Amino acid sequence: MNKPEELILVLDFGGQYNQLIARRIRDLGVYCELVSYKTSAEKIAAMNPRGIIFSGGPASVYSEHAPLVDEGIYELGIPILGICYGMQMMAHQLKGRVERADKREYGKAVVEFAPHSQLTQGMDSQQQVWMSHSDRVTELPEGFIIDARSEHAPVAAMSDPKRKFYAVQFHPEVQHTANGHEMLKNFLFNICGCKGNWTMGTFIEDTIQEIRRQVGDRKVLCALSGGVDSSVVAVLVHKAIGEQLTCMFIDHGLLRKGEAESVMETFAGKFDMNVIKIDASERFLSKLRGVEDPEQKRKIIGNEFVYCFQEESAKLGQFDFLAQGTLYTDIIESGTDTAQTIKSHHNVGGLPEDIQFELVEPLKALFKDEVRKVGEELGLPHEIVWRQPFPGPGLAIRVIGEVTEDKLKIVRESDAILREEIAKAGLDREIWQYFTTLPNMKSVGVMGDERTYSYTVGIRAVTSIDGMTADWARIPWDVLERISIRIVNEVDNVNRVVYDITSKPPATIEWE
Ligand SMILES: Nc1ncnc2c1ncn2[C@@H]1O[C@H](COP(=O)(O)OP(=O)(O)OP(=O)(O)O)[C@@H](O)[C@H]1O
Ligand SMILES: O=c1[nH]c(=O)c2[nH+]cn([C@@H]3O[C@H](COP(=O)(O)O)[C@@H](O)[C@H]3O)c2[nH]1
Ligand SMILES: NC(=O)CC[C@H](N)C(=O)O
Ligand SMILES: [Mg+2]
Repeated sequence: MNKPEELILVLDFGGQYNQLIARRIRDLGVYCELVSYKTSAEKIAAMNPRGIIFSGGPASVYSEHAPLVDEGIYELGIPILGICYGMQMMAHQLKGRVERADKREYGKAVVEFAPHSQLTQGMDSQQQVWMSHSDRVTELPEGFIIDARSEHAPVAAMSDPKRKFYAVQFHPEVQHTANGHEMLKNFLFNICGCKGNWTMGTFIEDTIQEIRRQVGDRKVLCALSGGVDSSVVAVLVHKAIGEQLTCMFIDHGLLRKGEAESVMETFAGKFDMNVIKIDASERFLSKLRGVEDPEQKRKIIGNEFVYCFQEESAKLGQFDFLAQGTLYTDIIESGTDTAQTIKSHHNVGGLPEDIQFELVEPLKALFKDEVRKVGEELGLPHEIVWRQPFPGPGLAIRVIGEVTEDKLKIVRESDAILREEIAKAGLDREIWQYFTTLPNMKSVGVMGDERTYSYTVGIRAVTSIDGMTADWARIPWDVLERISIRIVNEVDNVNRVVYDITSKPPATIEWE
């Protein structure tokens, strides 16, 4: 982890909005990371945070396997803010009482704060907040006072100002809590005493220092895809250790049309870095032959990436480190102590157990839009910073089921047409990500008086900020029409085009 001047730690109990808490705090100028709720008091003390936040989560404190923190954390003398489950757990561990409420509170609620409440200093006593709970605190732990009440929660906020323990039943991190931002500000600046001078600029400086410390005089191989995440990592590592860095771009045969050429051209032309391209198509495609299960495909690809990096770098010398553009999103979706595995991202859940590299992942606490800010701050070219994301497993997760050369050709060609038309329509900056998929299905059509029985191509296009949630893009019908006509006319073996109109959640962006 980087060593920022001021750090706030969020202990993660699996709540849906946890990542937002960290975001909000970084937006307020204080570096913040999410860590597992299992992190020991000793380890937390060593990280020296200015404040700790216990997040929300789906569990009930009185259930058998309720996640609980190391009680030593209460003895560290560090201010704590408990949110929802975090508040209930605090009440439970400090010997108050939590019970199931007769009425669930879900959505907007009005809360009445007492004048002494420190989180709402400078605000009206009535506050509109956002609630999502069915348990509630019914007895305060010793030393605590009630800071707020709502219709269904006799303790909507509580505190023990002496020990600097604060807790709220509602969610200050979501937009629907009108003054949530101000409440977090009061916690950070008045209670934890933070100054708030963290910026993307200080992030860059801290990260460069940390990479130097981690790596010393040894060599780093950077997995470079040409996407914004790994490009930012490459530039950061290059700034930190210069010639000790070699970047490696793998053509695994699952890339988009023209991608290998354009990545090599960009990096050879614009940066003063050593970039090597490896052609590994045969090796990836043969490993994928006959494999249909999405998770298995992802794991095979993740493993193969690392084995390929190991073998190829060994030809160049001793590389102890692998730098990757891993983001927080990749980690949470791959599954954590509290979050379910949605899909194993190749660079996290897909890593082989016998990996020989130590990882360098300076962006692993950030979201895509934050990485773009870092990229702009570093002066990376616009076309890299704003390039649409492309997943490491590439077209393999867009061909549903078994991957074959013929099917890859269909997605590759149809994707090229889609990209061309989206650019022509001037929509490429508005739409966050857009691509085609090949569902494993054929249907009947009629072309030139002849019956056809061919593949269907799906178009997926979404708007998003960080890829955690997404909405389907409202592409004008005439643009969709042009895309559909061109795909059916120009791509062999396709007689139908459909448009995916599902948001995330409940769907995900990629189909596998
Ligand atoms: N073809 C590739 N060759 C080498 N490394 C790769 C390749 N594809 C992905 N990676 C590695 O896996 C990481 C995760 O991929 P991911 O697609 O999330 O990030 P990115 O490609 O850097 O950015 P973007 O999300 O904008 O595409 C990359 O940052 C990079 O380190
Ligand atoms: O490098 C990557 N390796 C992966 O294994 C992977 N899986 C999904 N993605 C990208 O992550 C974002 C969210 O995707 P999903 O909604 O499909 O989970 C989208 O931008 C996806 O393209 C990946 N990127
Ligand atoms: N959102 C939450 O943290 C919920 C906490 C707890 N499970 C409740 O229902 O009250
Ligand atoms: Mg990518």
